[in-house]
Amino acid sequence: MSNTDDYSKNELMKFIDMKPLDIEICDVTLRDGEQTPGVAFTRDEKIDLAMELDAIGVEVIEAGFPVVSSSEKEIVKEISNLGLDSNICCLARSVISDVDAAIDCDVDIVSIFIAMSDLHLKFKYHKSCADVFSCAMNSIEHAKDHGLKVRFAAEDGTRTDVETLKKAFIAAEDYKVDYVSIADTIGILSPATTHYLVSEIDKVVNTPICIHCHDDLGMATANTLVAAEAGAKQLHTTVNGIGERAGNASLEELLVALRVQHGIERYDTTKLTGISNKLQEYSGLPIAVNKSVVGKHAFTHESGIHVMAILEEPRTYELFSPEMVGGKRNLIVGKHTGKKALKGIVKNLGYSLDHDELCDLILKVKNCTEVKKGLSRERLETLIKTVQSHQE
Ligand SMILES: CC(=O)SCCNC(=O)CCNC(=O)[C@H](O)C(C)(C)COP(=O)(O)OP(=O)(O)OC[C@H]1O[C@@H](n2cnc3c(N)ncnc32)[C@H](O)[C@@H]1OP(=O)(O)O
Ligand SMILES: O=C(O)CCC(=O)C(=O)O
Repeated sequence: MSNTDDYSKNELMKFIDMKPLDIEICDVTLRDGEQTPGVAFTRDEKIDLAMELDAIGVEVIEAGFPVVSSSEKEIVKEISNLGLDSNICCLARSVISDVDAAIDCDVDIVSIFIAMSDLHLKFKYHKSCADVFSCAMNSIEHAKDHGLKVRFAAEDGTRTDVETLKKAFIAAEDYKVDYVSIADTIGILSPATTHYLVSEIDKVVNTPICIHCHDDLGMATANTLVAAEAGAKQLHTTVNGIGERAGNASLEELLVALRVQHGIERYDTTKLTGISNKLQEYSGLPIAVNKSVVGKHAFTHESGIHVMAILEEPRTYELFSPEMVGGKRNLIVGKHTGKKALKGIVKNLGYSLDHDELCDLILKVKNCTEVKKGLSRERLETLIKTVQSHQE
């Protein structure tokens, strides 16, 4: 675990009137994450990711959608029986046979979903809202009769009439559902509308609320955090934010945001870079260098003014330390390097240059990085030796 000096807390939070968050994470990498076009994890990869998520301290792992295939069903069952601390969940349509598959898998929680938006009723189910709702309630009743915890998930919930959504969740409470889920299936929410919707649902239900955000507008993590601030309990994430289309709220971003904004330190964030690397390998999907938290550039610095300050105190230009997320700092030399930064970097490499040598070196660095991208450590060392021999 990292220590608490590893990051700057957002001190502005003290001006915001808010109760401490009561949240849990449900990571859906193995289900919605695997719905990323072209992605299919092997059994070993799924088990490894489940164990990593458990080690991070994620409370719920959505292990899959058993009716997708017989091997999917076997893997969900195997994950359920690994003896992890995390509760294991799986997805089911509002269909009795899907719930039976979940029961066979020994999961703790089944997420039974149905869409009640006009678009989905008209163009997907060709049924009335009352009809699909009754399928959902039958399935919920069946799951509860078999001792499962149930999440009732409103697919396309953010394009569903708010009064319909409220009524459905209130009615579901009569069936003793354990969670109600607002799914932003097509990623239409903004922080303001997330706050509104979660608050409205929170006014009428006593059941814990889940939020499942997609990233079509690049706001999935922000919306998930706002949902928690508005009263949502279960926050859905995926590693590296993978998932349908633009993906889901990212686990690494959310866990670090919960720490920086709300002081929630119980998750082992030091494992985030490791799980991100594994996910890239298993999914075949490399992340962008500037990806928050786990991207190659998350702790890479070139600008002279930044590097000179970082050499003295990294928190000047880093919100949190690389160690906190299992990453590494990288100070590079390039077009934007200044003398103070260069002096520090050269010293870190074990060389000592006098003032003239340093001035000579900075000129050479600027000359050869004007149109090139950065300078390798080997090339820098060659230049250092050149300026040293010139001075001799
Ligand atoms: C927002 C989400 O992420 S939803 C989850 C999306 N994930 C997936 O689709 C996982 C991959 N899917 C699959 O492997 C397959 O589509 C399966 C196994 C789920 C179903 O396969 P099939 O039996 O061949 O059905 P098919 O895909 O053709 O059609 C889906 C059927 O499920 C119905 N359905 C869809 N969602 C629901 C629901 N929540 N509750 C009840 N029925 C539903 C559809 O209306 C359709 O019914 P129909 O056959 O009567 O028209
Ligand atoms: O709300 C949920 O638990 C899942 C729904 C989902 O995957 C979606 O609508 O994108």
